[in-house]
Amino acid sequence: MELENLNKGVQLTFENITYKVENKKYKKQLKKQASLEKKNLENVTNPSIIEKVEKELTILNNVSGVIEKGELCALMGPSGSGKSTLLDILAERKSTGKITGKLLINGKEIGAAYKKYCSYVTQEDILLQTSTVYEIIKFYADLRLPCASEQEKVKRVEQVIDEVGLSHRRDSKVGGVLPGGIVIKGLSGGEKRRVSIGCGLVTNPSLIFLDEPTSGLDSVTALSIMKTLQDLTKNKGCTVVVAIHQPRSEIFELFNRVMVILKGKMIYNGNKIIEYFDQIGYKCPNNVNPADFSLDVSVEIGESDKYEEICTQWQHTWENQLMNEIMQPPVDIEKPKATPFIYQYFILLKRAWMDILRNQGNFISRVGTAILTGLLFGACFANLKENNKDAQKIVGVIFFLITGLCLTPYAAISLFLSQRSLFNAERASKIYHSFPYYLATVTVEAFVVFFVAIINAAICYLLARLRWEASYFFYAMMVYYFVQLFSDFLICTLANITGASDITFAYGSGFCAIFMLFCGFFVPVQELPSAFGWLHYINPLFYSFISLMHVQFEDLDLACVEETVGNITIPCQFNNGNQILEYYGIDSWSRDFGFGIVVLWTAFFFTTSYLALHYLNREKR
Ligand SMILES: Nc1ncnc2c1ncn2[C@@H]1O[C@H](COP(=O)(O)OP(=O)(O)OP(=O)(O)O)[C@@H](O)[C@H]1O
Repeated sequence: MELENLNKGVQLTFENITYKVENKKYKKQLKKQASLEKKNLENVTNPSIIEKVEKELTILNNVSGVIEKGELCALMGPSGSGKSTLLDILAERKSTGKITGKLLINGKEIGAAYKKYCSYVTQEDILLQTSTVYEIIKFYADLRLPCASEQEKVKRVEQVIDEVGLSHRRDSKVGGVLPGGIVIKGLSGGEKRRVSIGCGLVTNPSLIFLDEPTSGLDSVTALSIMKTLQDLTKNKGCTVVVAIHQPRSEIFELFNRVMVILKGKMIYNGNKIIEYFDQIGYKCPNNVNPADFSLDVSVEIGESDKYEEICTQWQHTWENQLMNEIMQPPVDIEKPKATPFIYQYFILLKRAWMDILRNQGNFISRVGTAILTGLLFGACFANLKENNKDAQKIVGVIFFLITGLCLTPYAAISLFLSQRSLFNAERASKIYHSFPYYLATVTVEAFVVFFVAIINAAICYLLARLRWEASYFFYAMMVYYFVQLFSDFLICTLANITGASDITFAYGSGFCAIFMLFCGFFVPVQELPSAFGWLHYINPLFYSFISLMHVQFEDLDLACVEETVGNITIPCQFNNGNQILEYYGIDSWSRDFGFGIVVLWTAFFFTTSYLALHYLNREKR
């Protein structure tokens, strides 16, 4: 089996890693200079304005080091020194900025095959709350082991659960507060950490990178997690690199190697840090935690004049001695295989179904509201007759139904947003592409929306006795479904762009108010003010209104019920449905055209929602 052969234990060398990012201040400075130029001010000619700010920020500067196979290595340094950045680069997760330098496995650059050897565990445990330990690790196995059989995957998952010490919690849900507000009792902080580590172990990697694996954990749990990592190095020959801030002495002793990074430069990489600091003039007092001492010394060096000198000295040591020691047998350089999109889609769909079935709060509240509002609308407009007297009420039913359906998707904002961090973390791990993920979530959402829209509209349609023929009923249901669907995709687009529920709500309600105002119900389209009247042409609700009005009134004979007020008899305003369509200025359109435009709007918002998810929604690192 490929899994068993993969982890042979490897040596990792990184040479002259430099990481630069665009300096936002520089752009601001450029703009400032341009505006000064426009104003023709004197100091335009003064280049110092622009020279003060560097074009790029150097986050890592010529960082080199080696980690031997089977070592547990601590990456230390004060806050902001560049630990997470280096770890991201070593795990090939950085997608922004300019990276130069080399990553070598057993002394050789192996290109795309590098990914096959390593895995990364994030600082936060971003896990699906409704899934069990087994399901989460199996999900990773399904997506990360394209060549393994089902039996092999199951076997590997069980092995991993055992390795991270979670056999007794195999079928426990992760737990937490779900978007609908339901609380599931689940795993402890330490157990969640172990699940995250387990996800990283599924491929049996040779190199494991962990960003602050003990942060937020009590000291006993932290030590136990670190011992699990140490077991991986001892029993399986994994090379484990851990960015860690201030470990307690028992944890510090577990490390075979320590790397210290300071202001983006390496100042030490080896297994005799206390001796090294002693050599350069910093003596460790007795009874002091060596980790605390190392960190304190690093901060002191960073603030002293000796910083550059110590960095240069370390660079020389590296170049003269350590580089020559690197030698290991070459490794397999076959590229990692990816799972096909369609397979990713089905795995993600299965998970999304399970999530919705286990978090029924949102689904039940949406369906419940649909039933209630359907009954209320139906009760208010019960048993309408096809006559001129009830015609206005029928138009009212159509308007209230489409606006009601347009507003229902607001209930899903928290659901859309709650899944973002999980999606971002999983996408950063490159276990799937955003498109199958999007299709899978949209499939489940379209199913929920179908229930909500049809239940709501059908109850109301039947109680109000709108046009009483099966073909009209089903056509109307189809339009109502698409009304809810386009609105759902619109809200999803806004949520993916803004990333915040309050802003999504603010923009969404603004759109909805405009849609309602310009849909042709309150003010017939021919009477809209000329300056804004064109808005109805780009209003999907207007086309829904047209289509449903045609379904209801086209070629419909209306009975004439004359009303009398005092002695005056009011003549019938409408004798047939076409006159109503004419009154609203929509007689020249057709139901199919209106519906066609609604479908196009749905497709448009479906696309914008995906593009926003793919391009605007990224892990901020
Ligand atoms: N894309 C970026 N744009 C601008 N600055 C960045 C970028 N990435 C990292 N930095 C800066 O580089 C420095 C190093 O960041 P990094 O997160 O690697 O530090 P760290 O040592 O992991 O810190 P901590 O221990 O607090 O997590 C920080 O000052 C950070 O603000």
